[in-house]
Amino acid sequence: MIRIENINIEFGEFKALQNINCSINEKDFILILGHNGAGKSTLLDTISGRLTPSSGKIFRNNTDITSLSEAKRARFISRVFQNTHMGSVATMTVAENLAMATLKSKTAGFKKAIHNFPEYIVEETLKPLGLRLEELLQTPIGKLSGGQRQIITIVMATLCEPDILLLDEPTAALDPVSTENLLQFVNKFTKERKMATMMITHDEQRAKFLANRTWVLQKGILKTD
Ligand SMILES: Nc1ncnc2c1ncn2[C@@H]1O[C@H](COP(=O)(O)OP(=O)(O)OP(=O)(O)O)[C@@H](O)[C@H]1O
Repeated sequence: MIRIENINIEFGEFKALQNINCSINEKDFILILGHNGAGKSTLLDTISGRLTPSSGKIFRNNTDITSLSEAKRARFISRVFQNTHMGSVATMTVAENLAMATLKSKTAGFKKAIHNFPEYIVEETLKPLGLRLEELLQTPIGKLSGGQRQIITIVMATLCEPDILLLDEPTAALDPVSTENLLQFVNKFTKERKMATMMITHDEQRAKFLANRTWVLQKGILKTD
C-alpha cells in the first residue's frame, strides 16, 4: 500500500534518516521503537509529507507521492501528534472539533461544518467505548483529561477514513489506567476499520499486543522485521 524506497532525510550535515526501505501493507499494525533522537518522528513526518526527503521515493499503490503535499496526503494518511494541542482546538467544544475534522484537507465549508456535527459518531464510536465521552460533546476540548482528549483526537483523525494512521507516542502523557484504556481503544478501533497503523512507543511491553510488526530505528537506520 505504502512503499518507501531509499529515503534519506538530512538536517544540514546531520543525517536523521539513512537509506530507509520499507513497506506498509493493509491492516498492518507496526510499532516503531528506538531511543530518543533515533528518527522515529522524522520517519512519520516523512510519510505524512511534513518533511521532504533529500533523496528517495514514496509510493502509494505504485503511484509516486514523493512530491505530494502534506495537505493532499492528509486524505489518505492521518497523523496524530503526542501533543494533542496540535490536533484540536482547545476552546472549541468536542462536537465542534469533531465536525471540523470531517473537513480535513478541504478549505471550504468551515462555517457550515461547525454546525453539522456528525451524529453517527455517537452511536458508532463514542457510546460503544463505554467511557461516556458522548456526555462531553458540549465541553470545550481543552477541559478534557489528557486521555479523553487523545481518544477524541484519534477519532477526529480517522473521520476522513485514511488508509493509514500515524500515532506518535499517544500514551506518553497518560497514567497507567488511561494508557490501558487508550491502547484498548486503538486496538479495537483500528482493527474494526481494517486501518493500517504505525505507532511510535517507548513502552513495547504494554503495546505489543496491538502489533503484527515491530520496527526499530537506531541513529537513523531502520531495522524492519
Ligand atoms: N527540524 C529539525 N532540524 C534539525 N534537526 C532535527 C529536526 N528535526 C529533528 N531533528 C533531529 O533529528 C533527530 C531525530 O529526531 P526525531 O524527533 O525524529 O527523534 P525521535 O526518535 O522521534 O525522538 P524522541 O523519542 O525523543 O521523540 C534528532 O537528533 C533531532 O534533534
